[in-house]
Amino acid sequence: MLTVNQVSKNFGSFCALKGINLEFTNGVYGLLAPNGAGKTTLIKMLATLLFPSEGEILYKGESIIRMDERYRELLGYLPQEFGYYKNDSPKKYLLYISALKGLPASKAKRRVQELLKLVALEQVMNKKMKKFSGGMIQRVGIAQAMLNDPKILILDEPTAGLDPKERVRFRNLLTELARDRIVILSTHIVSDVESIANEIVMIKDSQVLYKDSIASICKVIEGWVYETEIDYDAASEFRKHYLSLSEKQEEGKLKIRFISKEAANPLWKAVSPSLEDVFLYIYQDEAAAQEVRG
Ligand SMILES: Nc1ncnc2c1ncn2[C@@H]1O[C@H](COP(=O)(O)OP(=O)(O)OP(=O)(O)O)[C@@H](O)[C@H]1O
Repeated sequence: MLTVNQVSKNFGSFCALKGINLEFTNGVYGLLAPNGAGKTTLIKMLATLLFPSEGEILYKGESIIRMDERYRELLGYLPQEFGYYKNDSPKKYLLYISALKGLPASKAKRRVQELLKLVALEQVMNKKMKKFSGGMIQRVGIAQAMLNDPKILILDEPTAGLDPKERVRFRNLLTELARDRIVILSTHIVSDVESIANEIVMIKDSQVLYKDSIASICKVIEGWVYETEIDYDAASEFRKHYLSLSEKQEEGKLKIRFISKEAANPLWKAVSPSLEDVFLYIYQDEAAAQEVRG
């Protein structure tokens, strides 16, 4: 078990994270928050690339900083952007990283072959990576993070730049990997974690707002989400009263999904909340602030 115990991180006088408490066991965890909320800061602390200003992170009860090398042997990490030589093939690159990690040559060869199969890059293992799509590169990234068969796999915004098909393939791969390890991935894209995460961690105002299953998180706004059709002319007035979650043009009308805490109007249809709805509700102020900033 990986435990984050009362962790805070300050950059000078700026507090990026405050009093974070989390526990991770095997499974997929989605660290979900808008950009700038502190996901990367938390992930870098979990990867021992940054140190907490206060508190500690423990693996099976032992400080990961004190474990040092022993912890890094358990850890696989894919940073937001990982460095590779475009002219290398995935096989050459993975063998090179294996050597850096100190894997004996014969073991490295076997492991690289296994991983290329796992991430479905066997067919192109000797091709130069400069011809690869974003999804193929990310799979090389996962493979390098998996070289030491880590017990903890941490991925920072791993789906940036993937097309929808690549996202599906990626999600399936993570589910497979999480059967016997902790997989933590950060994202600001709800659909990346909606179908695979056992638990979602949401950060707001430098603190953990939720760490729960999707079903439980959705309960936060249960009974408040509706859909209805309105005239276009009425839309701006409507938005002043209710939080619009999504809007779609349908036969000359505007089909709007929204949140209302008031008694329901008979023309409204109550719908079950989705994680996306909760995300929009929780971070509505941030979205507005971002719009203002442009
Ligand atoms: N080295 C640093 N010095 C000062 N401030 C920092 C530093 N690193 C991060 N921050 C600030 O801490 C906050 C959290 O940053 P962080 O990168 O963790 O956010 P994030 O949620 O991962 O967003 P993104 O996905 O854009 O990286 C931001 O306000 C950022 O400006």
